[in-house]
Amino acid sequence: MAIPFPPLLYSEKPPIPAPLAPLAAAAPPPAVVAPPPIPAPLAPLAAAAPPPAVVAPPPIPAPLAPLAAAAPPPAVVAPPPIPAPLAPLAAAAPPPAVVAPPPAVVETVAAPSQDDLKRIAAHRAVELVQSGMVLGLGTGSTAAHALNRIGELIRRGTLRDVVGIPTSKKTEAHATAVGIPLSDLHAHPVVDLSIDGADEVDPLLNLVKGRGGSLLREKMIEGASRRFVVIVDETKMVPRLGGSGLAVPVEVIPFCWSHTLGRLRSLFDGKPGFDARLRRATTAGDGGKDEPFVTDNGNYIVDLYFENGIHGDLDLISDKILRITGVVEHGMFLGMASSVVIAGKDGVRMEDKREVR
Ligand SMILES: O=C[C@H](O)[C@H](O)[C@H](O)COP(=O)(O)O
Repeated sequence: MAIPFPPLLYSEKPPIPAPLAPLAAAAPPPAVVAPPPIPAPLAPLAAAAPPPAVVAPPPIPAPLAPLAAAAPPPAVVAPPPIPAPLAPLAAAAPPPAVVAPPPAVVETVAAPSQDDLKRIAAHRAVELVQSGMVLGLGTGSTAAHALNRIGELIRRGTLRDVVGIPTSKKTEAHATAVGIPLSDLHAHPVVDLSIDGADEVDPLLNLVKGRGGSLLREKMIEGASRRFVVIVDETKMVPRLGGSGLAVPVEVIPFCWSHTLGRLRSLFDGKPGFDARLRRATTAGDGGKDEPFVTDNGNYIVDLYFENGIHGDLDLISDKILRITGVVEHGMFLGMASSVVIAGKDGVRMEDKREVR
């Protein structure tokens, strides 16, 4: 059932309820925990990021400065480093002390915009984050709200010892900017919780993802997650995948891409309204040239379009696409989502995966 948000709505710092006030007064000031040592594969990133051994929190970018100024001065607690051989064990261990985040209540939203709804869904999902967790950090405009909220809770000291695994270079930069310590699947092969947006969600919680081009890393990290929570505004709900008429992306290697495109096209030959096109993008510099869109992995994207969605057995169609040599991955995420948080004009609700797909 949907939980209506107006007129209750949100306050960035909800008042501490009276029974908790003495506790709050006695509680130590929020601590900021230095991020864990960055594993070797991330060393190049570490060079760009704030030095991990430094006990002070990472520098707050200009747009976040007012937030940081409002936050209490952080006390600094450096956790004992986890010896390398124990890192996988640490990943599997239950999360340490849990500090419940404050209620995810935001500002008053009289007539919520689509972006308000994305933020409301994101904040609801971040309520599931607990200290000590390994997090999969999604990509896109909805996931960006989750990153901001996680960063805010870390700065307040409400969340401690979390590490995030970013699903794109953009998310890596964003997470660094808001102070989320980063890791990867080498150091943390099991992810406790991933939170990410989606382009489409069908009634069985199958997804289309990758209209931002990040499907491959998203599928790797979200597929390694104990729990994968999808956050959407209600416009993303469709009766069947491909039903929005927008792209169902397929990542392909650049070598002979038009041959791969032709083979993808032949899979859906004769389907009325079907089309397949190489995704193109206008480059920022150099007079804005129109070129193939290149993913974080150096690949291209072929977008598939279906007039009335994808009909047939999705698992079978997925297999057929993946069997084409030259295809790296596609953007249908079948049976992967544990839950979807849907924010709409009437409120926010969470749906859990049903066992039968
Ligand atoms: O590649 C992009 C990702 O799959 C995004 O999660 C997806 O496109 C949804 O993005 P947004 O939240 O911006 O609609």
